[in-house]
Amino acid sequence: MPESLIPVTLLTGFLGSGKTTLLNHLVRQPELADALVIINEFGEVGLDHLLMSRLPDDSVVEMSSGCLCCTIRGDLVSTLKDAHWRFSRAGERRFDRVVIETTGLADPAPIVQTLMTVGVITRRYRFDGVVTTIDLTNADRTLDTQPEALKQAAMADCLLLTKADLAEPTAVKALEQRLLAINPSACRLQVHNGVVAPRTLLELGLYDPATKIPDVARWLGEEALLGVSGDHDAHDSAHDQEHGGHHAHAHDLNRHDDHISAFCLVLDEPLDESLLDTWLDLQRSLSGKDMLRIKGILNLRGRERPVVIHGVQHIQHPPVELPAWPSEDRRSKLVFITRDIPRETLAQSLDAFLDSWQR
Ligand SMILES: Nc1nc2c(ncn2[C@@H]2O[C@H](COP(=O)(O)OP(=O)(O)OP(=O)(O)O)[C@@H](O)[C@H]2O)c(=O)[nH]1
Repeated sequence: MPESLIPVTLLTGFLGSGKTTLLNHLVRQPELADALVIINEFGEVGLDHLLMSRLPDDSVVEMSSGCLCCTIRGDLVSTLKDAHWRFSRAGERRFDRVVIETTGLADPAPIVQTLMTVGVITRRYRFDGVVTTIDLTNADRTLDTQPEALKQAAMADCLLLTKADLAEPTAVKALEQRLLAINPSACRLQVHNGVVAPRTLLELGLYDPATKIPDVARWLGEEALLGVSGDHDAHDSAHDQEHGGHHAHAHDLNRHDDHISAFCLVLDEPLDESLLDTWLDLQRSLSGKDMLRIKGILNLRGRERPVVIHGVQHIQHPPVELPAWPSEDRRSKLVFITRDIPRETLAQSLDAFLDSWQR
């Protein structure tokens, strides 16, 4: 069962943004007492005594012969594969979750793709989420000039805003607005010297850790993307009546110049599975590199149960059928985080595609 797989958290954030400081705090917390920590490269701060004392074979692994997102992705696969026997005692695995800290310049996308699609990993692990640290003292400039930093922010499930103690309050406000525009559905909170309750950044995946049942609304970040205003719904319903059915209505919070859009397309009518697959394949092949994340819950024609999809750029995790609909709402919802692809483009393309094939 997916919920019994070992969760893997990806901790990313630009150079010096506070990743190791955060990790030093986290490993002291009971929730991470049995975590396997994989570090791409020791940074400026280095790991403090507590974390170091778990080295070398006690569940902190350093992978420093290259960058995880490019040259040593294969090493990550073998590290996770071997971890089962390497970190076990008397045949019992000794870790219950994994945290991977990337270097500051890493592109999270290929790492997430590896975690979602490589069979030896997906048999035992489940990608839980991307946590990104944002240095409030210089993130504005970093986001302007470093595409990796922008991508780290756009792909995050949770944004941790560090060094607020050193930043101007007005600059903090402005940055929070900017981050809200880049990635409205990620959770966002300020963290002082890495101090954060672990539960806010663990279990960001589909399954609620307490009930073990899927929490689709939280996972999709629906509230942030859909709770805009009643006006949209009125407009969309009228639009639907006029055009008869399945049209993708879209909600968009983004009006900014970061070239990143986050939006949700909602479709009222059950969808033809192969048509939707074809359309998604088409989008991935046309502009996969700019489809930073796709998440969705789908009502597919002929299926009683909802299907959940999750993709990063060109890669899609195999769809998962949920045991039941999470609520009375049976609409399909597709959440996109894109670069230079406005929602209108995808909404119109999907409408046109479905229209032309269903006529
Ligand atoms: N004042 C202040 N300093 C912080 C805070 N968080 C981290 N720092 C400091 O910021 C510096 C960089 O922190 P690191 O944890 O090394 O950042 P990193 O992201 O791991 O850095 P790299 O691995 O080099 O990319 C260190 O000097 C930390 O002590 C904070 O909330 N407030």
